[in-house]
Amino acid sequence: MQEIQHRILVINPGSTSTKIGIFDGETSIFEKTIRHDSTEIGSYANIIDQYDFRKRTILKSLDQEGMNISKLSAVCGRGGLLRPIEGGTYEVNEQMLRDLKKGYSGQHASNLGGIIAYEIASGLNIPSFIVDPVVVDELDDIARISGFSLIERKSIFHALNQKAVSYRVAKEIGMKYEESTFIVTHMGGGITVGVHKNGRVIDVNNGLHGDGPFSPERAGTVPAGDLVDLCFSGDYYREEVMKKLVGQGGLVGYLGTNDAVKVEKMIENGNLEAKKVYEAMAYQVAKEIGAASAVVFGKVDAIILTGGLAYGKEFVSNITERVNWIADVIVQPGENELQALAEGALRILRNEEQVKVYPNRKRVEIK
Ligand SMILES: Nc1ncnc2c1ncn2[C@@H]1O[C@H](COP(=O)(O)OP(=O)(O)O)[C@@H](O)[C@H]1O
Ligand SMILES: CCCC(=O)OP(=O)(O)O
Repeated sequence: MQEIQHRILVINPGSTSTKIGIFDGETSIFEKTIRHDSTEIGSYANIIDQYDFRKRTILKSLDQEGMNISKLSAVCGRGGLLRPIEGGTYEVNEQMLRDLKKGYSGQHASNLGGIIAYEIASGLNIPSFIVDPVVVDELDDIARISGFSLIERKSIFHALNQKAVSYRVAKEIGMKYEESTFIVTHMGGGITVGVHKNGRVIDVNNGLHGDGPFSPERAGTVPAGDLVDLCFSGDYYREEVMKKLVGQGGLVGYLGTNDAVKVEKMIENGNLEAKKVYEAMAYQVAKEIGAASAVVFGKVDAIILTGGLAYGKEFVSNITERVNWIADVIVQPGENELQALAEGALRILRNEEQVKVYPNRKRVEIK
């Protein structure tokens, strides 16, 4: 019997870009990255306010490329800041839409993935899904302890790409993901460093809310006492401080751009401040990888560098020379998220996997 060829539209809203693709089965027939500069994105008060702009941009791009979406089998979006859940493919439902609109665990562009997928899919009477959203939570209990009893550490990271790249690398080096230990560093608009042990992400910095290295648009960990003083100085509203941490932090705060390619041009043109800040970002990433290696007693099969910033040769070499004593560094620039979204939807459409129903709050216990 001939297998049905499913056509899937995939949508990945990131903090600095919107990536879209159309897949026939596993085969990509169209992919596009639409970059958004920080002034364009920064003009919206909330993520949900970007809904019209991002959806219009997606539909316009598809139209310009002559992509007919009337014959789709499903639409799959990158999932956002929902309640903490286990990994997998979830059908978008009412509860999920409410949580995405509200930003149950915070505000991030990926909240729009499920919402836009649902809107496009419901117009075509087909299902919409999300896969491995940024709230996938497999943390060891010890990693949840922050040191401040009122605040628990949370798992918010590039789950989709970290997992997809880990499977790919494991295969390439002749190991099984479920039997390997990787430190995976995704470096996009946000930066997350995950400790993957036997197929679970047992520790990772919260890439959104002030934890870990600074990034193109985020502050990462900042001195807590000074931050409290700033919050109570009377000089800033809550939203202003949040924006300075997420969206207008990191490279944007120091250099006015979230675009590392522009920063590299500034450095080429002799801008010493840009050089110092860019090197400091690499320094902080390396430091986080060092800390992550201590979680697994230094027994690491490979360190993986991925995401858009991994295209930056000098940046990657600054990190590598500080951490390659821990394990081999494998560089996988860009991300595999569009493919991973398509494959997540295909497994459901082909009945190879059971679709998950949100909310499914089971935490994965690690023995
Ligand atoms: N060739 C490159 N060299 C250096 N940095 C790059 C390159 N391509 C993209 N980047 C940077 O990667 C970052 C975006 O990474 P990406 O993974 O696409 O992020 P997101 O998905 O969060 O939008 C931006 O700062 C961008 O300038
Ligand atoms: C919220 C964690 C994931 C993240 O930071 O994604 P982007 O780099 O796409 O903003």
